[in-house]
Amino acid sequence: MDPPDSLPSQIKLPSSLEAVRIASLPRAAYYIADFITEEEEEAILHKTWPSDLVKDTLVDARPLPDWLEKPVVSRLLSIPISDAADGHGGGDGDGHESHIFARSPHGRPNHVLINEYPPNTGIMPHKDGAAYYPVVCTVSLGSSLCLNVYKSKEDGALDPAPVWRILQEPRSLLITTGDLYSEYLHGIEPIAADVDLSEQTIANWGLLRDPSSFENGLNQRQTRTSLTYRDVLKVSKLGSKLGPLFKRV
Ligand SMILES: O=C(O)CCC(=O)C(=O)O
Ligand SMILES: [Fe+2]
Repeated sequence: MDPPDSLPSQIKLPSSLEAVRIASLPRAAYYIADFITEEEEEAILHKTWPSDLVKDTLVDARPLPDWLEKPVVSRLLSIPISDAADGHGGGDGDGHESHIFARSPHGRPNHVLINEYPPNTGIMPHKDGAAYYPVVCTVSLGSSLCLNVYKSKEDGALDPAPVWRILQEPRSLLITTGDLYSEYLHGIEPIAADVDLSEQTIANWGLLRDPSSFENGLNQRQTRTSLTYRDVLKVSKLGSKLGPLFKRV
């Protein structure tokens, strides 16, 4: 883990994840608007741009390459779940673990999925499935867009109207866990602009870096790249299973 003094001065991490919990969502989801700096964003995008090889790609090298490990993983693991964390290890069932991956099989994310979303590109509503420890950390780069959360109707069919929308700004970190991960589906609409954005319609409105930039309720999309960090038990078998699950729309 990086020493605390390695944090860039522009970055003010919350004292705990509880301080940035999206209160209107089922437990639990967290949103940190300023998780990486513009320089760090540039550096990561620079790594992904020149090579089509790393687009929409699962990176499961262990250890992760430096540009994916730093600063994201060390920064992520430096944030306790709650302010009550006492460092006595292991947790006591009240969420007092030292960090969000403290109980995962490897104690940290061990692979990263890189997805690129030009305007009009999305991902169909889906659940991420049982191959992963149920914590998903998504760093957004380049542009904002909405992640929609859906529920199944009683007959099992998808209710096409999202129950919630989470707006993800560039350089933000979104963490989803628990019921939100296991009971609901998530997806991104293949549209050119997110509309009707407001405090009433966006679950994490109060945690946004700059809600005023969406005050007309509009987010004209540009290309957004996401890095999705997870801990998967059997890394090597996953690649072949991803195809049908991750069809773009
Ligand atoms: O890019 C995103 O924010 C979501 C991607 C996603 O849902 C997934 O890879 O499972
Ligand atoms: Fe997903």
